[in-house]
Amino acid sequence: MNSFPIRIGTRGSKLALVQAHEVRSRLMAAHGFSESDISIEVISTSGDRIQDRPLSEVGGKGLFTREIEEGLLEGRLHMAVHSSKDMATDLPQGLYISAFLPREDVRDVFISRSGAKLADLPVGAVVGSASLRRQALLRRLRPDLELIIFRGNVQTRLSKLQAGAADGTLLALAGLNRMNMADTATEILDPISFPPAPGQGAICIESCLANERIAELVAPLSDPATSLALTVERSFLAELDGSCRTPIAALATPKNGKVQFHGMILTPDGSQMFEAFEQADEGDAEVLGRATARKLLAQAGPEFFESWVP
Ligand SMILES: NCc1[nH]cc(CCC(=O)O)c1CC(=O)O
Repeated sequence: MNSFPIRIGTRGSKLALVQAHEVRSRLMAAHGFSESDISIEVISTSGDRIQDRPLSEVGGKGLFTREIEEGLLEGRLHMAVHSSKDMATDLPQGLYISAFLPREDVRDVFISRSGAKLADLPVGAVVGSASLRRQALLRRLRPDLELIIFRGNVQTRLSKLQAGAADGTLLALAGLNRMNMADTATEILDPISFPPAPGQGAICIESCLANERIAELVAPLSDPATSLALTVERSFLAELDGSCRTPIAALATPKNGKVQFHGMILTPDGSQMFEAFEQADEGDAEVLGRATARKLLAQAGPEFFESWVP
């Protein structure tokens, strides 16, 4: 049987590679595989190639996964390693998330060239981010700042910052931790006033529903608390029909058989924000996400999304 090596598909950024190597290490530890049993295949995606426009204009999250998912469906890849926050809620037919790894730090960090914290940046300073969520949250905290689009992988964004394209930027602490670059951060942002994207900090493995062998191999890597949190956050996102046009923040925290949830939606300019803090039994994770979404939609009213969709 042509079952080795197991082929893991990943994007080629440094963060993506670190994550794929983490999955390989965990598979080796769980099953006694050697390095040569698992190959890491770098796949270039449309999302990686289009750098100059906001994601919302070019087709959203699916762009970073399309070519990798084709590889899974065609059997060239056995599993794909992703950042959960980059994953759409509806996956192509035949694919599913077979494991969520233990979650890293969920928080965002602010990084400034001068070392000034967000609150201490001079009036009118320039901050680069491509994330609508980060832009909207920033506008609430610092309406005076000038926001510019900062795309590309973590290294690209940090070099743009160093080159003076902006005075500051925002990144996920999880990615910096994984690359041993946490000392780059100027300030860790409070997750109540600056909540993360749904799925932030959680690596996931995507594979074919039909491939039971892969399901068995990845099962020991799955972290129940992370899966629970991600069920809430992703059902919240799905109910909101979240695209990259909608600033959405979500953080679920499992605790003693319950799960606490903070969900938020904003207008891109940050002028309107609706949030809820809810709790449910862990068996009701999916309902919690969906019910919180409907509650916020009801508060926001029917024009909330329509009013600013181009
Ligand atoms: N969109 C890029 C992306 N996808 C996941 C992470 C961080 C790692 C994670 O959330 O697990 C990042 C970079 C960033 O936002 O700083």
